[in-house]
Amino acid sequence: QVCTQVPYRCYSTPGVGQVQVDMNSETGVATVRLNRPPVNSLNLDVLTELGIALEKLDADRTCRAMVLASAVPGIFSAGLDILEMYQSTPERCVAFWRALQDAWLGLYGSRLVTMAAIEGHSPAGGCLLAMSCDYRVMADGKFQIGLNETRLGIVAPFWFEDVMLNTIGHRETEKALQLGAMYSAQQALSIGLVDKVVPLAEVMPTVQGELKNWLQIPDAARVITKTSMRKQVLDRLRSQKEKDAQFFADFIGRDSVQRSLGAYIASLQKRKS
Ligand SMILES: CCCC/C=C/CC(=O)SCCNC(=O)CCNC(=O)[C@H](O)C(C)(C)COP(=O)(O)OP(=O)(O)OC[C@H]1O[C@@H](n2cnc3c(N)ncnc32)[C@H](O)[C@@H]1OP(=O)(O)O
Repeated sequence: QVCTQVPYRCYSTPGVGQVQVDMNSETGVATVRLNRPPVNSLNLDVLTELGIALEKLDADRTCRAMVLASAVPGIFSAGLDILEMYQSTPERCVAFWRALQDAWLGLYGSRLVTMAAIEGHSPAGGCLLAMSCDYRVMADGKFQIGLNETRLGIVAPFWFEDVMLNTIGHRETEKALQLGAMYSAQQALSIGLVDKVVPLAEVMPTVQGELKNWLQIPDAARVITKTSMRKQVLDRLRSQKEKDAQFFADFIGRDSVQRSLGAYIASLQKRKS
């Protein structure tokens, strides 16, 4: 049972929040679990909750590390909620995009050691969240990870691209983004998209073991290094947040993009029948 006794502290009501945060004040490690069945798609509410959770953890001086995981078996996150982008209003699109920008700035710019425990599928926005952590452990088997935007007839924003470039380099990013490639865990490991692949049951223990290494490093030196490595990419979005949000709303509102999204939603539903 999570969050019922000392040393755990919760920032959300267990089993209720769509973003559950368990803070272990003895180890200084927080576990943040996405909890929006069936697939943890990221809508305005979840992104807002995630942004707030990250902000609180960053401000908590007892917290040194954060594990990003899922409370939904078989899924890390299905990425952005497509229904936020399909037949929405420009105002809602802008609000949705701002929530995504803020959650991402909080995660990529976090002073904490951040690790993704990828225990399920992780397409698109799910892949972005995982890539934005300092370290990724993925479950071996049938799960896939990647930025598949082009397959939906949409384009990964420049900051998704920047994060991928920083993770796997130019050539692999160029192929991955144009093809909207989805990788198995082993393929992801071979291009450096994840750092370790282990059986599903070993994902969390492996993350905990790796954290021990990272937490041996003095925080101040590690944070200065992380900030220096990520500043350029963070500043690029910070300097054009409103322009980026407006671009998203305009792009998503195009008839051709709406038609592609409609067809993609239909294909997801057809897969089941
Ligand atoms: C400038 C524009 C830039 C915009 C950037 C966008 C980035 C993004 O994140 S776009 C989102 C891309 N995501 C995907 O393509 C994922 C699509 N989903 C899947 O491939 C599969 O659902 C899965 C592999 C993640 C899981 O498969 P599983 O068999 O377990 O579940 P399903 O039966 O397919 O799905 C259950 C249910 O959930 C709906 N759904 C799935 N993904 C999404 C989503 N991203 N948003 C909203 N809804 C989603 C799916 O349609 C099913 O709904 P119904 O039960 O009502 O049929």
